[in-house]
Amino acid sequence: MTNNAEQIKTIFNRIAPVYNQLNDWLSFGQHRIWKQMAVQWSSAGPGNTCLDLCCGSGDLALLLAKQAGPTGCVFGVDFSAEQLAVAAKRDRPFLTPASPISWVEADALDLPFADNYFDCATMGYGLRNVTDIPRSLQELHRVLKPGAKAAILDLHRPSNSLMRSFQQFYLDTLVVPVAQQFGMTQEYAYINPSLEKFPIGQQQVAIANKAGFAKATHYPIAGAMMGVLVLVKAIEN
Ligand SMILES: C/C(=C\Cc1cc(O)c2ccccc2c1O)CCC[C@H](C)CCC[C@H](C)CCCC(C)C
Ligand SMILES: C[S@@+](CC[C@H](N)C(=O)[O-])C[C@H]1O[C@@H](n2cnc3c(N)ncnc32)[C@H](O)[C@@H]1O
Repeated sequence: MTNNAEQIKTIFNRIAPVYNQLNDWLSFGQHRIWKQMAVQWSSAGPGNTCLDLCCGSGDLALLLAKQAGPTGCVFGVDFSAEQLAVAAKRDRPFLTPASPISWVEADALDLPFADNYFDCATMGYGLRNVTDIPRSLQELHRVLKPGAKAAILDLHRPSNSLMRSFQQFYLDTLVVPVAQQFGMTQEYAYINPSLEKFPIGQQQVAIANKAGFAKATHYPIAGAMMGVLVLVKAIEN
């Protein structure tokens, strides 16, 4: 693992105890809607074997488990042991039939799964944080079954200058100062530079096509401050 990957792992291990609370506060609960949209775009359905890459504290994996139902199964993968510990402790409603979830500590760049294993996948706010985006998409492509879909949700720099300014203002005057109250200034200040170097939607599409996906479409959401990259693996290799 590179030094950079170790630094990113350290950030997410450190913020694990406050991560869920800050996501709710800093997005006014909106991140739940964006995650629900990603699950819909992944086409997860009953009985599916689902993958949530860079699962963190497990929001998307839990949503996938509801969609896949008791006959499905979900694997949540992350390299942060602290995030996975939060995920594993989360309450699961008794009355909603859902899939079992396996929490797997692993690197998204070197997945411990066989080729053509998953019916669908999600990745929430993970792609911007991996140190090698082309490789992570190649690994994702490898483990998906032919015809399977993946939905990749992430923050995004809007091209519209007004929205760009709003996003910058929001990060500088709300996100970082609130995180500062939790002693997490540096960790949340990292979001801005990570956004700066993140490929824009059409560049993500080009990388995904090169990684082997038959179809790749990028949908801007939340005024293009977020985006969902929807990928389909070809039915025949
Ligand atoms: C759930 C969200 C982000 C997850 C997230 C991703 C990262 O890469 C991090 C890196 C380092 C520390 C923390 C994170 C992290 O939590 C999205 C919501 C939280 C955002 C911090 C809020 C950003 C909101 C948009 C810029 C503007 C939304 C405006 C709307 C009116 C709510
Ligand atoms: C911003 S969090 C997102 C968590 C969760 N998906 C969500 O939407 O709330 C990004 C996660 O990606 C994980 N991550 C980053 N690079 C990774 C890699 N190479 N392999 C596995 N996990 C990685 C981090 O540990 C962190 O938990």
